[in-house]
Amino acid sequence: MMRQVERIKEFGGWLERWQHESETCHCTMTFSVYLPPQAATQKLPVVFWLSGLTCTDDNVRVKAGAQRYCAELGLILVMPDTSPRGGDVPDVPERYDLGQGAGFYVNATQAPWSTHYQMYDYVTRELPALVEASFPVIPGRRAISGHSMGGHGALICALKNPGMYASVSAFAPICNPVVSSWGQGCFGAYLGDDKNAWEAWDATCLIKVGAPLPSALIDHGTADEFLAEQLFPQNLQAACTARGIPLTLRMQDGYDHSYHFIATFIGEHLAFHARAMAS
Ligand SMILES: N[C@@H](CCC(=O)N[C@@H](CSC=O)C(=O)NCC(=O)O)C(=O)O
Repeated sequence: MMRQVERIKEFGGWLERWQHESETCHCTMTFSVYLPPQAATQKLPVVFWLSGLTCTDDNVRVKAGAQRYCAELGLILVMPDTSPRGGDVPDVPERYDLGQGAGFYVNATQAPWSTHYQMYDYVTRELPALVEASFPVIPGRRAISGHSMGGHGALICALKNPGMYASVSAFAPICNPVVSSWGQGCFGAYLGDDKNAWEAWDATCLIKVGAPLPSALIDHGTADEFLAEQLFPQNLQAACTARGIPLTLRMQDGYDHSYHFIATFIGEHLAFHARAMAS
């Protein structure tokens, strides 16, 4: 059963926030959805947005400026939280990059995380089914995008589910988490010490073993403070080149890691998805 907890009119459509008891994460989950004006009279394609470390569903909806473009393009935008939440959910309050706010879009296998931290199944199974049952979406017409940890999430969701998404895009994704300290910290905790098991959750590793990539657009900022230490776009590019997989990876001059960067290019990403889902 879903509960609507907020409804705000924006660009002729509605920005809504919903809560539900998640069978996958075993806690109350919150997500936001933007329904453009066209949703009042017709079914529409849907874009799933996965946010980064420290975010809730709120960051993208107040900072990215996506809703104006969704209203123009006739796209529904779904914005889940980045982790399970609540008093019963394990957390490391002194860490921003582990625990609540840092679900990393994997299915944890290790105690104490595995009961609730099933974000991959949540965003690829439970949430899409809920969205298709509850909102005027065209069944199966979906795309996925995200930022940083959420860019990694968008890439692995697309790579691990051939045919599920018409297109994937990402802003400053963590392209090779097994070699980044953010990825290593979360994968070690959630997935355990066997690094071979981590590779099933890493976009670059998945490309190397032949996972198919749908139409893909990636932007990184050249002034991103996390570029060298955490993101490794060159590894993803090299893996795609070795496999002959087309990838549009743009290095945007002077942009940082923030939502200012995302707001600058979100219109191009949404138009890219609208085109992919129209064909
Ligand atoms: N040093 C920061 C780190 C957190 C941060 O930069 N989070 C980014 C995503 S980074 C990768 O997933 C973010 O989106 N933050 C929220 C925002 O609204 O900008 C810290 O101290 O928190």
